[in-house]
Amino acid sequence: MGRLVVVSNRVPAAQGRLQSAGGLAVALRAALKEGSCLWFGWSGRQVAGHDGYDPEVSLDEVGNVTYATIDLTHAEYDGFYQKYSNGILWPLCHYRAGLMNYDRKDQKIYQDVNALFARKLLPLLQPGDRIWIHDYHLFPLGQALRDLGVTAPIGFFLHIPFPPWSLMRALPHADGLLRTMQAYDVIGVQTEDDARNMNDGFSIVGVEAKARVFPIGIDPENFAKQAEEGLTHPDVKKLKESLSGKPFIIGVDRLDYSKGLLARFKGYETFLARYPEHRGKVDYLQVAPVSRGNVPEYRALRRDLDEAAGRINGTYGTYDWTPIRYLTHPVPRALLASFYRLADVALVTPLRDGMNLVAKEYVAAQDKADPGVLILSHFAGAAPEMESALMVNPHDADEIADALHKALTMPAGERRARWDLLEPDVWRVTAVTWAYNFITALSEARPA
Ligand SMILES: O=P(O)(O)OC[C@H]1O[C@H](O[C@H]2O[C@H](CO)[C@@H](O)[C@H](O)[C@H]2O)[C@H](O)[C@@H](O)[C@@H]1O
Ligand SMILES: O=c1ccn([C@@H]2O[C@H](COP(=O)(O)OP(=O)(O)O)[C@@H](O)[C@H]2O)c(=O)[nH]1
Repeated sequence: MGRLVVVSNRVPAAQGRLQSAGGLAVALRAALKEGSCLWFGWSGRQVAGHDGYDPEVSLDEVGNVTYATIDLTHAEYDGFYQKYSNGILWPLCHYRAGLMNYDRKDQKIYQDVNALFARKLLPLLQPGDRIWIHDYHLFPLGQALRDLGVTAPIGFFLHIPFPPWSLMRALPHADGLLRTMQAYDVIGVQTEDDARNMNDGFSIVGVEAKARVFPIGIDPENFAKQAEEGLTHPDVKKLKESLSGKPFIIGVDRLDYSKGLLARFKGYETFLARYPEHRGKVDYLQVAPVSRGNVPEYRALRRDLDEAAGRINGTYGTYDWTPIRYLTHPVPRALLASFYRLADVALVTPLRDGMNLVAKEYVAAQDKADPGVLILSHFAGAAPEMESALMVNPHDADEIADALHKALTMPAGERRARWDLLEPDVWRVTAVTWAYNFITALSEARPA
């Protein structure tokens, strides 16, 4: 069997290659445990660059994976990553066309960086390789590789939602972008809705391609083990002591407007206002590491969240109780696993999300004799698989408030019954089955 060549913008940072770096890297790392793999992408570094600058590929071998990364210049990082990928494609794919800041010159940089990825990857390819490209940063990479004569099987997986064509066409040259996707032998998305939207787009534009559903998962066995074993870690013990036996609510999300954090804070504020019996008797930890902090919408969101957390803590806090513990720095995933296990309730309320691995991690981390309650948005990609959670519309603060009250007062029998229905899918659809199903489809579509 030849190598698997994975290409994604985000590759785990060198010092954290055995650790996490957001959902895409977390799932891929769990999936790439066997066989020989090359993982190509951005190093996470920006350099000054100059006319004719050509980045070196740096190689690093860890276990069965060779990481091959390139630096981007400040201008490439700005135009390709911040502006076009995260200032245009991200909001549009999360149904927020109003947040899109389109500028034709960023589209050119996006195309150029995709062409650069293709040029830098080409000499690393070997006969028998199968290439698997990931996410919206790299929609046209398959076509760029074909233009250089690559005949290997190439698959593409989109980790974020794909909107209806009526929305997608707000992107200038969206039809051209879809046309480049004919280069792929297999196209994967997270949910049936995403596949329907993308396939409608293909047929309207007249593109011969078809998206299929491959929902992503986690490594539940390892995660459950980490959650249990970590309970003796000094930081986990400290957290537990600080709760003094109070019920504990947790939220874990990159600081991103798609995650619905502001609406969630409003829901929690409404909960404290409408259910005063819980004031001072519950703890809520929101982990919200800063993400894409130089994109203006993300900066504005941070200001709004700081203000909302300050307002809620100022209004409802007492000298011995803080309503929201709010962190904007990351917590290592191994610690998070045990934090989830301590939590009686998880709030996962995105306005729109590709999958949301946190929802699956929370279920995997629970003690099956005494599981906590997952409150989940209808608009997470995980929702169709996890409807036994307490489902909410995140736009309705009262619905979040009612769900919190219900979760905190739910009898143990109902908690167990709901968890018993959630758990099998988290174990069945894992990072490994996701990768296996996709790679099998790719090998069948075009044998290497
Ligand atoms: O690389 P960043 O800009 O720091 O962002 C982190 C990742 O965010 C997005 O993750 C998505 O992938 C998850 C796994 O499939 C999925 O559960 C989640 O819903 C998505 O938002 C993004 O798609 C990745 O490319 C980023 O690396
Ligand atoms: O402080 C943090 C916050 C998040 N995560 C991990 O980052 C991933 C986030 O993936 P998800 O699919 O929920 O969302 P994304 O950030 O990819 O949009 C999950 O594995 C989290 O456990 C982490 O390790 N530390």
